[in-house]
Amino acid sequence: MTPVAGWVREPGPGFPLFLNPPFHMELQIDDVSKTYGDGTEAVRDVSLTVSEGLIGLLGPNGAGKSTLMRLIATITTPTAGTLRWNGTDIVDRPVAMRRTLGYLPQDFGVYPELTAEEFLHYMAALKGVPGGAARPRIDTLLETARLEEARGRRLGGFSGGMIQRVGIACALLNDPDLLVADEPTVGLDPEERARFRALLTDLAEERVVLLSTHIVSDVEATASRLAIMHDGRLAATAAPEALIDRVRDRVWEWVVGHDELGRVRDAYRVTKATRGPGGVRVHAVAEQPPSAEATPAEPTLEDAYLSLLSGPTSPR
Ligand SMILES: Nc1ncnc2c1ncn2[C@@H]1O[C@H](COP(=O)(O)OP(=O)(O)OP(=O)(O)O)[C@@H](O)[C@H]1O
Repeated sequence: MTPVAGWVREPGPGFPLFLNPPFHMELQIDDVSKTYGDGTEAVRDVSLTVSEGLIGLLGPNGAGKSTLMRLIATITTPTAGTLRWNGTDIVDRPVAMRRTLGYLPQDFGVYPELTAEEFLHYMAALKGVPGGAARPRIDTLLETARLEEARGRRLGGFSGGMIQRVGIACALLNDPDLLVADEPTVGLDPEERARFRALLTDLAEERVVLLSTHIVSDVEATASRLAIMHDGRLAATAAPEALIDRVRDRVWEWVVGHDELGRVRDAYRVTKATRGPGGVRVHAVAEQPPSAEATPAEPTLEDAYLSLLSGPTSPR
């Protein structure tokens, strides 16, 4: 399901032949806001177009990521703005989105008494996947999610990472064009996190994947594009490299005394502090060299992200 822009034109004698219908996958979010009944403005005036690859929705807790994902998944409606899937308004016609959506919610739960295989069959039945098609599909998905060996075990004994992989298999039952995963790496150990990232990267070769997280390392090597959310708004949308370029020449490293670290953290946007025998090596973003000993350092996505969240660069 590689996106193809527009018509494919076959040259030939006589009239040109148009072979393929227009085919694309595009989620278009225009000026969307969501205010909850209690007055909380969770999403404010967000515009974003998502059309290919793995898109990382990065933001701190409470930034509005889950709300935006619930809007996309059509389980809540916006108070303003429009969301369209391939041109169809998904608020007016949610079925168009639901048919082609795979959604792994933050609070994905399973029935602990069922085995992985039984659970997927149960969910396939709920999703209306015909019985004959369900078996081979579930076999493939157990393999995709690397759960073949655990297929006959009860979910109650699964690790957090395995449960999340069951969640992804479940979200893929209808072979979605858009896969939305809301903070799926929360609570996973580093190995499971890396495994999960690799799975999502593979899946993004054939469909659009939208992954929300508050952890920069989840998306720095996997996402082709990042949307940074803060306080309900989109603070930036860009490729990770472009975001890093924004802080180039504003990242410094220098060594401070152990007792100075608190003051330095208050004054500068410190993204890394490594303790050593001679003091603490500080890595920070600042408009000007923070000290005579400071040397320019290679910027990271973490630098760019924290810089975006905390406004103008220091001294603060
Ligand atoms: N149903 C609700 N009613 C009222 N306020 C809500 C509701 N759901 C979320 N909120 C509030 O909306 C804001 C955004 O929450 P949301 O869950 O969308 O953010 P998030 O970026 O996903 O954060 P988290 O990772 O903590 O879930 C927060 O202030 C949250 O408390």
